[in-house]
Amino acid sequence: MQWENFHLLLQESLAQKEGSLIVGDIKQSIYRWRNGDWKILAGLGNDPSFRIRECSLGTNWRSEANIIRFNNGLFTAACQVLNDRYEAEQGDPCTQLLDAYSDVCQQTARKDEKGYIKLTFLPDNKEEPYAETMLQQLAEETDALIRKGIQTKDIAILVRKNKTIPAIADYFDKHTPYRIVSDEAFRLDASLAICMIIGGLRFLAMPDDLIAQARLAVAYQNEILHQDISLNTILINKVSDYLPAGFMLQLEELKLMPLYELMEKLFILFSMERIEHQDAYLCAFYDAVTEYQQKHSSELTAFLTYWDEKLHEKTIPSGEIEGIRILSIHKSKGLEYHTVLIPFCDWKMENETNSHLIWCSVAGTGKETDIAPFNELDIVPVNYSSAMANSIYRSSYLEERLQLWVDNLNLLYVAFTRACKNLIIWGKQNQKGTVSELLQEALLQMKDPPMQHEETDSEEDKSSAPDLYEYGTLCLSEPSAEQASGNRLSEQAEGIPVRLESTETAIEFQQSNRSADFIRGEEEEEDSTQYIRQGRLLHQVFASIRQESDLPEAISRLRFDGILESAEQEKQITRLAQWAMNHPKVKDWYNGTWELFNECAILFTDENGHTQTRRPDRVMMKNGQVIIVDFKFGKKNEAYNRQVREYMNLLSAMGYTHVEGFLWYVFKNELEEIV
Ligand SMILES: Nc1ncnc2c1ncn2[C@@H]1O[C@H](COP(=O)(O)OP(=O)(O)OP(=O)(O)O)[C@@H](O)[C@H]1O
Repeated sequence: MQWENFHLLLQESLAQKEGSLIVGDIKQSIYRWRNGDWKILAGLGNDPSFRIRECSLGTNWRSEANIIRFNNGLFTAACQVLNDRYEAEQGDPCTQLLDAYSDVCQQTARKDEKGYIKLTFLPDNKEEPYAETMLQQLAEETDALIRKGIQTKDIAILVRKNKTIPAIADYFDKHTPYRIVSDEAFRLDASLAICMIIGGLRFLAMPDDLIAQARLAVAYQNEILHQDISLNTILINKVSDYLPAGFMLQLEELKLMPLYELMEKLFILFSMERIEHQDAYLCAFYDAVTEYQQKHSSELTAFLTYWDEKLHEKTIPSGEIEGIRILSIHKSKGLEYHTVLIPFCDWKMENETNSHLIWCSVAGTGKETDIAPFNELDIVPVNYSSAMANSIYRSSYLEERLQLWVDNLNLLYVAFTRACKNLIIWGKQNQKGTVSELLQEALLQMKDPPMQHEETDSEEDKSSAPDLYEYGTLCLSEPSAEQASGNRLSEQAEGIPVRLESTETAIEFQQSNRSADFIRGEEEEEDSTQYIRQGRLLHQVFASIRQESDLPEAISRLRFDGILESAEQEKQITRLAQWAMNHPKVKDWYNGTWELFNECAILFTDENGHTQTRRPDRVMMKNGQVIIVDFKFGKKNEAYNRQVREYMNLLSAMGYTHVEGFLWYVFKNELEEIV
């Protein structure tokens, strides 16, 4: 369907007289299991709606001449082997395959004949169990390569299945000093610090889960305090005795913290900075937590579910980590490595899984198989097996088999063309129906390059294919550009390890001053909260404006500060304010002719010698006359009169002679002059 959509776009582009460039390589089509279909690219030339000019890039700039020559020879021969099998069975050559690999031979851009290839086919018997020998040889070969002068970062191990990676990584861990680096191996749940943070969260979210708590305590005791205390000991005693005291004392506060800050706090409380090599994991983890928080709340159980279901298996980019890379052939597509090692190059050409269903149909084909009762069903799922060859679905079987052959030949092609300098492969001896067998047969048929192989001694061995092939000489790692030239401009960028640190910062709720003042409110005793809210809002408005024309700005500031809740409220407050300012005296105060001391504090010392502050709502001055106004939004109260009287006395004491005081009961729009 994707192609159908794309097809239309291409047609449209051609109709507009625009050229289009399609790039692809049929030989590298390895995603049929994800519905990739190489036949689309192969059939482009026959599509009447396009005017296609095909162009093959014949020069390989990646690999050394020996590797190119080897791959040219090997894949031409492998193609021939498969074609021979096909032809022997069906009488005709397999044009699909031959066409797909018609451009397999590439030219080299280099003059010197460099590059190294080695293929080994290992036995599988009691004395030399295949998997064990494979791991041993892989480790020995790697060790030899490094000793000879190939850097670990130049080596990549390619595998057919991701599930092989842990076994190889484990073997290297136990038997070699070298580190295996793989995206698959670097999951977040491989990090002790992250697992402990999650353990801490579980403790807070599920206080009854004793086992989880004990696990956290074991990790803390063993990995951070380096105390040899077992899970049993902790479970028999009190778990809390084995956890940091700071953590146990602050459980209640911790439960209230936002997720991110809580994690950082746990990191500090458990002294996790003492665990090494956690930084790359922690950075990726904290990033993922930040992303999570953008869409979700800080609620702990929901986050723990997200961790258990998804986040724990997220991998960190291993690019920055020094070591021998290991990755699947599928992931290696498009990449290149100095030295490529391919162990377990023995996967089946067909029947890789036992439940390989293919959907077959004979109905409506018009062929001789289009017969009852088989054509009564539109489509039938059939388990792929060679038995299908003798059934009504023979043609579906043959088609699928060819596809499987092409898939596996393509996988080999992708893997073998990743190598720049050295290519080292291990397969299984005499293993029918596998790519090992295909390789052995192709090597025997290969005319060029002349592969050196081990001569076999015993009579029995002479009848079978050689087990070791070699060609060319090993290429060593090149000195880095910096050493080679001393030119600063050609220096390779170098990664600098960054250590992640958590510093404790007090969590603050930042509120605008005006919003805080507003929430603090007046000591009104009104029973209607709505009434109080409007009163406070109006108080803010009148206290902040100098003249009537400032009103729109004051309202918009309230909106900006988050004080106004809705457009409706905004309208209401504006209307109320305009109405209140319509009082003739008030109109005069807000006409802009008065000098204003808005909410200025008056400082004075009381009879006990203590400094006191008073803050009238509005103090205005004009021509030596001073007017004090306090806005009130509740019922009349004698106390208010005393309050304004006090302000007036204070101002008189400051030397003002004409001082007037007013209480403005806004909701009644009534002014009370204080005498
Ligand atoms: N014209 C050129 N001169 C020098 N080096 C080149 C040139 N073209 C490509 N290279 C180098 O050759 C290598 C392979 O190139 P690139 O990855 O583009 O090939 P590709 O066709 O995509 O390979 P594949 O499909 O097999 O992954 C790269 O290291 C690239 O820098």
